[in-house]
Amino acid sequence: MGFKTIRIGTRDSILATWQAEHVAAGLKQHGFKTELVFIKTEGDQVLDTPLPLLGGKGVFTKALDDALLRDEVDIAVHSFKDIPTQTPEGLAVIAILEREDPRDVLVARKDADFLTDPEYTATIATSSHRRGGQWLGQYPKHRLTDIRGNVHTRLRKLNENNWDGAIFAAAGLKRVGLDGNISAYLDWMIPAPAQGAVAVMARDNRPDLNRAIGLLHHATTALCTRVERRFLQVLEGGCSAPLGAFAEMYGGQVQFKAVLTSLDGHRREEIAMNMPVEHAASMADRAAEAMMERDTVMDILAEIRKDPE
Ligand SMILES: NCc1[nH]cc(CCC(=O)O)c1CC(=O)O
Repeated sequence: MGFKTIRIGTRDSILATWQAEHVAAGLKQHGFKTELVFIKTEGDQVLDTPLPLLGGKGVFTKALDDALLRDEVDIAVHSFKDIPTQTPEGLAVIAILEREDPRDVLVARKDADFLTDPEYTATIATSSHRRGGQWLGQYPKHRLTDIRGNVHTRLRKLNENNWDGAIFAAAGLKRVGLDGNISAYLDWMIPAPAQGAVAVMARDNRPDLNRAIGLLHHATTALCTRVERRFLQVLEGGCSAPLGAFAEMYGGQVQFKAVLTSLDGHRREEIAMNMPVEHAASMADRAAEAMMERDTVMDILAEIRKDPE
């Protein structure tokens, strides 16, 4: 197809590198040559600030967006959940790869008995408002503490500090072979929109690339993550909102569920909706509108906007 080497932009964390190499391996199977170009983002460089305070949107993607726009790379590989719902001018998501396990998991430093002891005040490390809000809803006596950094850094910090556990994405641990650390799968916790999926971005004027990269596209993952991200966008969540959204395909139906909590976990609003796959396009809007009809939802959203900390 007359391609030169496809330059793949990626962050340099072990997880990001795994994801970029995964894309490279897929392209190689179709006869393409690739090279990885490592780029540091604000999210990698500033490690002492909780993510929600780093300006939130795009901290892991902006430097890669700029590299695409300057034509220093042909594509950029991201965890889809790190990509803001508003795509920058001139760029497009051109493929979404098959989703890995979407669940959140607990890595406990000691044995995880404390989960069943209602009197024990555990300290759980997470900087995610979504994880924190849902966790405190389930375990109101626990305390949260901030933790930042890539998967390896966070596991190290958990071991160095006197915390009881930390919450991770199963997908991140599985991809880098660290899933042996998992103490519990949090089936009750609703994941971040697009958690576990990898997305490829490119400039939007590269139809040649669209065809090549499109070979890696996974239609069901794309459909489900579109519903989740649209829901996030309508609720104007941004990546730091205490909002979970998850869709899966089951027997021709899209099964969707979402949750919004207050930061302290005291208030929690859930929605669940099933629709035939033909109607998936309108599903997120309907679910979001139904949520916004509830006073509690509007109260929680107002509180978050006023006080993003
Ligand atoms: N917030 C950073 C981030 N972005 C994507 C993943 C995990 C992989 C994925 O969700 O695809 C992680 C780490 C985590 O949440 O533990």
